[in-house]
Amino acid sequence: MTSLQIDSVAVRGHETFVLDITALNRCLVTLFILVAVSYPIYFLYLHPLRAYPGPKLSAITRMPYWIACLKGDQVRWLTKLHSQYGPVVRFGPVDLSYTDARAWRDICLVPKGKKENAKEVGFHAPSANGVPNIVCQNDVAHHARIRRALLPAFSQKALKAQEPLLQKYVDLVIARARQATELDMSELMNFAMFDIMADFAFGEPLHMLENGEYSDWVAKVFNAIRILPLVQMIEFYPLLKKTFALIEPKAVTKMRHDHFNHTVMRVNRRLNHGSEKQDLWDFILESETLTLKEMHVNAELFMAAGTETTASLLTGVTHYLMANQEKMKILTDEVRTRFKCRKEITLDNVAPLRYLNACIREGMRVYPPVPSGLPRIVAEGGNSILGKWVPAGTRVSVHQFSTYHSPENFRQVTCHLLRPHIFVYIATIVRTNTTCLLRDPDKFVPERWLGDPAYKDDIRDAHQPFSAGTRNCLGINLAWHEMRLMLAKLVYEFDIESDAGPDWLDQNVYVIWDRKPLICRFEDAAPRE
Ligand code: HEM
Repeated sequence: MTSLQIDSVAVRGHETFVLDITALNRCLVTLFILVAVSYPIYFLYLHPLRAYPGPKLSAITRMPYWIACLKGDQVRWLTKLHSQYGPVVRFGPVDLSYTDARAWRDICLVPKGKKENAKEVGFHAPSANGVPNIVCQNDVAHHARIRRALLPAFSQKALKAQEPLLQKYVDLVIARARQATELDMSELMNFAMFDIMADFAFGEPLHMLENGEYSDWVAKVFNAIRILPLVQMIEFYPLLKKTFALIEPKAVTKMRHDHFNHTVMRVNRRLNHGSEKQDLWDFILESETLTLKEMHVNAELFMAAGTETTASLLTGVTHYLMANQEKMKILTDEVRTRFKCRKEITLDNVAPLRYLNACIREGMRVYPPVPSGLPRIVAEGGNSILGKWVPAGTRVSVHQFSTYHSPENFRQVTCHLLRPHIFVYIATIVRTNTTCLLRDPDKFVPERWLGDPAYKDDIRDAHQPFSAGTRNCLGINLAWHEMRLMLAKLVYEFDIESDAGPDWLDQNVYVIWDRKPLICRFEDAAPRE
């Protein structure tokens, strides 16, 4: 025998054992090969999700997904997979992504007698004080308690009292736009939405619109967005998380804590000193059900959830309106005909403007502020999604961008009219050299929300930009007020133009859009009689 033999002798009774290293090595190698071969075989051919379509590599490992996320490519990658594999895609060993409207109900609503599909907490950045914010609170009773405490602050009545605050910041935007020949709409909307939320949540403005620059605190948020997928990846693998905790540079830990402490300081200041005007905290304190730590983490959440989302939508919808001047004209006419002077532009008066509402809705379809899917983990016992049983522990989500750009939901062709005459239809397109009969889901068409019969086949329920069920967006009312007021006032005051072409839309997503600058010119609107 050529191998090394160690005569490590153990005496047990009278027996002697000789440890053969070669044999041990062989065992380990065989075990490794067995695991390496059986792992993919199991996930490809035996796993309960084996019948779901998707790339073979993704059925074995989440790596392709992480690579797409780290490159900012997640939305492009999943949209491509959906167009290749259809309305359900297995994009990780235990990950399913949906674009079918019914999936909203099956994933986000709790079927009678069933458990709620829990939030995938690792998808969201962990809180600095270890207490979950409302988004990450997976205990149903605690989530309901927090939601009950926060809801009154976002009721229509409470928000009406915030109208002066909203008007003040929208007017500051108008003033800034009037001063400059050119401005980056993306930045302008960030300034406005962070200023509003800081004033609403802390009673302390950030003065970004006045100063024309990011405050340190907000700059840090935007500087950090590209590392969000990395944070998610670290959270996902417990071993990686432990290792990272050991090697995380002290400066990064400090930065995270400084950022959170900034929120803590502001909340404490508001709680200690009170506020002259009614704000969020009057309602929260009245409920007497939130702990101080919960107040801190949820205040931090408001600054993230209630700012970048509305700023994205307003930037995106402005881009689409500028690129579709005929739609911009309809909107401008609606606003300028309805209002004789700027004082008339109030929350109540903008709410019924049909075309304005349709533009915002369509903006949230073509450029959804939350573009990716928000994963839930299928509850114990499994659940049925689209009529198929999905085992417990599977991560499931509706991928917003793919859903809203799917021709299955937002139809490409009005087939019901044209199918019998398909040749006439093709001939018409060829003869007139036009694609006017095509319904392109990527096109910006506010009319689809206004009962235009050409879009009667749209599956409108597929569009849930604020999510669905008991955990949908708490700030819907506030978001709609902000978006309507800002857009109405901007188009009332200015003719807005930009040289940005369609490639402005080619943006990366790191959980949120990594928006490119959108340089706009704001020309004073012609005086009206
Ligand atoms: C266009 C703007 C907005 C969009 C598209 C949007 C979208 C969403 C979505 C999709 C969720 C579900 C998150 C999940 O399932 O993990 C959510 C939750 C939430 N949003 Fe918004 N949001 C917007 C504006 C706002 C605003 C202005 C606020 C105000 C602070 C806000 C506060 C919240 C809160 C507190 C939750 C958590 C609700 C819960 O878990 O019960 N959002 N939002």
